[in-house]
Amino acid sequence: MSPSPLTALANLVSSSIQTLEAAYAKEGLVFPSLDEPFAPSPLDNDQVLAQTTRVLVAAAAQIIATVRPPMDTIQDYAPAMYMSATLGTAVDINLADILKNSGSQGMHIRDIASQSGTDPNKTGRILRYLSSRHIFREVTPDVFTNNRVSSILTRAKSLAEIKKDPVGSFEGAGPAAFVGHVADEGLKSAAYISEYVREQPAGIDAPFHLALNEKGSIWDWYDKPGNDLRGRRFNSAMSGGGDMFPPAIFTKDVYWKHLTENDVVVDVGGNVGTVTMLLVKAFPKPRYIIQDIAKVIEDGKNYWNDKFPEALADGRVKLQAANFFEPQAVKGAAVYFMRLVLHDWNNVACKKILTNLRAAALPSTKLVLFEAIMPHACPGTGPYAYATRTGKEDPPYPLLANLGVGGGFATMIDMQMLALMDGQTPTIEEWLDLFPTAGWKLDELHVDGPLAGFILSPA
Ligand SMILES: C[S@@+](CC[C@H](N)C(=O)[O-])C[C@H]1O[C@@H](n2cnc3c(N)ncnc32)[C@H](O)[C@@H]1O
Repeated sequence: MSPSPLTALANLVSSSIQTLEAAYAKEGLVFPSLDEPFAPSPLDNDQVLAQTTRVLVAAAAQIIATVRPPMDTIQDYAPAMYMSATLGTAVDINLADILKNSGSQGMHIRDIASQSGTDPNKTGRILRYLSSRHIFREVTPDVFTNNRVSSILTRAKSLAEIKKDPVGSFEGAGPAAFVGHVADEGLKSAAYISEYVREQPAGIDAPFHLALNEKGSIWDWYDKPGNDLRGRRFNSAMSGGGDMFPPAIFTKDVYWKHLTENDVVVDVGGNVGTVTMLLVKAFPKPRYIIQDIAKVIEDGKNYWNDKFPEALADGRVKLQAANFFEPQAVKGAAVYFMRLVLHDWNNVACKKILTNLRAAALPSTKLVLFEAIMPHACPGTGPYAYATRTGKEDPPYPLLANLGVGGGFATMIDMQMLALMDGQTPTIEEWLDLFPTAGWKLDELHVDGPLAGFILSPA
């Protein structure tokens, strides 16, 4: 007799934990404690263990959804904005940085609040809300410290440097920058999704425009006086988010190995050029041009001067201000590539971006896209059904085909894109419909964990 769904889920939890603990034991390690600050482990980038972890998380979440009274689940999810709001506050008032050296004995809310310039009662309640959800730890009453999760919100700079230069404080601090971005413009825009979806107001591009009473794109908004911190925070979130993808996704030979000294690769909407930096190191032969809007390109120059100045100095890498809604200035590149650019835009805008690249392309040009494919929550169909899997095989019974919250990156980003710019993470069917409308045909599709690599050529 096959086990009940709950027993099957419990078995998945149990066997996944055994796999994880055995893998750590094999390396002479114990599985990291939630109570200790995060420390990098040689197993962090192990893709097989990452999939085991996703299955474990999916099974644990499905057990909770199954056993918890439905109203308790609604009461957990409907006020989920308090999670964003408290996390955002924690970053805004530097709680993880204040607690960085507080050790296992922690720090009293009086002392925390005196360093953050806030009220101890409110600061303590925010910390308790988060500690109750395993972000920070309440060691003794009103005494808190960082745990494995909250510790990744500490910034690369000291508390004194953060206070002196808040605008530059997110550099090298991807997780804090991501929280700041989501809990600020993301949270405000999310509050208007319902109105946007219900009323489809004419002349309004996205919930963001209703929330912030803006007309231009979010990029124009970042460019406005007073939004320096938000713009730079977004760039840090992007490069930090990018760092979370295994570099091997982008440096596969199939995309770049054939390129020579005569070839040009254009990183379109490349932000500061995080992906290009990986590529120059792995494939030094071609020349690379990173394009983005002018202000981001200025940040990009600092980024390269800081991390890899030789590549700018010897001309292997150029940074160029460019608008992808205007004709592409670099004609006939060997490769135009974009990572997580099209998901910012609706179909009409995507078609325009792709059409501009098509107009600049030679017959030999390739277009490489690194984007997520939205997996259905049920098994896919058709020749590309495999592309929507989160692992090499369909998830085990009785998990959702997209692993639910275990594979929740795609659905989370999709909602963030809807809220901020009416963008979307298309399903495989939607991607395949889009390409021919702009004169591109799909040659190859490589699915690597959270992102897929599309190789296209002129149709
Ligand atoms: C989601 S980010 C992706 C950045 C980069 N590809 C990466 O993966 O790190 C989208 C980028 O598009 C840029 N962008 C937005 N509008 C643009 C435009 N009209 N022309 C060129 N770049 C633009 C933004 O500044 C931002 O850096």
